[in-house]
Amino acid sequence: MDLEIKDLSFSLRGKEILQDISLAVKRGEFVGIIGPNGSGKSTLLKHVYRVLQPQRGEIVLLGRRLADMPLAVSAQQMAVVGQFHTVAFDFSVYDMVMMGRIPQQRHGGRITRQDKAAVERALQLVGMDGMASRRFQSLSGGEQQRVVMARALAQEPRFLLLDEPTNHLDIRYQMQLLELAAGLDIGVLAVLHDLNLAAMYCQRLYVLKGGRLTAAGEPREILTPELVRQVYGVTCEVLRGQAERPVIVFGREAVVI
Ligand SMILES: Nc1ncnc2c1ncn2[C@@H]1O[C@H](COP(=O)(O)OP(=O)(O)OP(=O)(O)O)[C@@H](O)[C@H]1O
Repeated sequence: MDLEIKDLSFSLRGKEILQDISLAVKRGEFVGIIGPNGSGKSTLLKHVYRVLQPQRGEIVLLGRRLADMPLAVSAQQMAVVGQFHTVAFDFSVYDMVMMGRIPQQRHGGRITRQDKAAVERALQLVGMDGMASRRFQSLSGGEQQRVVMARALAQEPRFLLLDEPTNHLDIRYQMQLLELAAGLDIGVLAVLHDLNLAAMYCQRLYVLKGGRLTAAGEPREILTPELVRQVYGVTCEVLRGQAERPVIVFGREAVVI
């Protein structure tokens, strides 16, 4: 198992934000977390990338309790692609992606041939190799997002966390990024808003509502009109697409008042 979250609970000022969450990602598996705004998805991921500490429960990454793992070790093993990319200095694209190598560097911070090869490969994978010398801040939102993905890939992590990674991307790059993530031979846990993309790429989904898990399983098993209505308060039809994957179709009258 690459990641196990066991009975995780977290509250802030008396408000329960996560309650008894248990979740697992197997080796090489692409697992999605879906749920409405404010349901606790980012708070859950923040526990995995160690911005927050569990108040109850525990997290095991690659066989080791996260709480016992030095930060330098988890930083080496896990990469994170978040929603917001504020950088204090206007680095070049190449330098931004090279930062992904920092956790792996052992030669007093000296850049090796291996580091350069990892950066070039990652830039190529996200289709940004032609823009390596551009300033990060001069890029469009979608280009920035692809650079941040390249930085995560350059890190050559053993586990990848994605928090709404397709936010700024057009449909081609949304699919390219998810295809890339799904094709990695490592565990990937992704928060996704687009239910159809989640159904297309994730092997399993966990559904959060009000800080609790309301469903978990393969997309074809759990993505039903009843679940979508209960969790999001909208009606839909669920058709079957390629390989029997569910395809969710909304109408304008979908919102349940
Ligand atoms: N620092 C904080 N102080 C108070 N409330 C917080 C804090 N952080 C998160 N919350 C609340 O916890 C709940 C879960 O937030 P979280 O960001 O995890 O939701 P989310 O499912 O990722 O939402 P979204 O889809 O809108 O990104 C929300 O109600 C949010 O307002």
